Amino acid sequence: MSYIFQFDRLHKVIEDTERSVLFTNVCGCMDEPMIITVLGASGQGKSTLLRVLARLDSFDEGDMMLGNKSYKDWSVREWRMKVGYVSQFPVMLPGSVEDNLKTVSSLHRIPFDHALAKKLMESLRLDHLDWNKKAADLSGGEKQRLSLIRSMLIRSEILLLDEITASLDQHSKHAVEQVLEEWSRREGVGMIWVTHDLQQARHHSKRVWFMAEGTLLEDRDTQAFFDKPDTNAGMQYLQGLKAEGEHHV
Ligand SMILES: Nc1ncnc2c1ncn2[C@@H]1O[C@H](COP(=O)(O)OP(=O)(O)OP(=O)(O)O)[C@@H](O)[C@H]1O
Repeated sequence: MSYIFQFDRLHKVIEDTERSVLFTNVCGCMDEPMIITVLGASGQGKSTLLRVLARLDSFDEGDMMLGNKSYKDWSVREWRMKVGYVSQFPVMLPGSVEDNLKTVSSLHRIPFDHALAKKLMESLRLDHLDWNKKAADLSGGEKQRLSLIRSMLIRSEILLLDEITASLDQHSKHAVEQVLEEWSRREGVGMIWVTHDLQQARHHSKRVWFMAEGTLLEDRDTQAFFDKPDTNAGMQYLQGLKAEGEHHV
């Protein structure tokens, strides 16, 4: 079977007070472009897994493959062209909004698509922004959406998204969800999306990867996971959120 993206038996040790295993035997694959959400309680290593997949963090064992070719056979630059990453904490590049939009294209030596940038700015409710404005002066939510657009302009095959709507108001959040769903469908981009927003996972992803007990414990069709998790940890996770009064479970 051929996969567009795959990782196998990833093992990650962290150095905190002592050397400890954050996750082990983490396997996942994407056979066609789709949105997959990564769920799990705080501290399970979801963000770390995304950083590993983006080659921004190291891992200790295992393999990752893009188009059936191991990460070892890709240069980091090539890998990052194909696998985009949007952090939970957006970092603005120096200069204006326009500089931020253009710099990533010039770094990756691809032409700047002005029409696409303008369209994405509109769709993500940033059309009011003056492109000459200093990026450092944007609000948190504006920075978050601008950093998403920067990554989309690279037109990577895979997008790794780390809680990118956590700081957004409802309207902007829905705009992001719609834009990403359409982008995935129209451009054939696979997305691995860490979220704590169960409604988002339920409505916008095809599969769920549930992390618990130091591994990727469930890899399920989204509806099936929400109907009935396969594991006690999955059930407890959903029940715990219900008990906390999450209306959207
Ligand atoms: N480089 C590192 N050195 C030490 N500890 C680390 C490192 N990277 C991650 N950790 C620890 O690993 C644990 C998992 O962190 P991570 O942010 O990946 O979890 P998460 O599942 O994304 O959590 P959340 O849902 O709260 O964002 C945390 O306890 C974190 O402090």
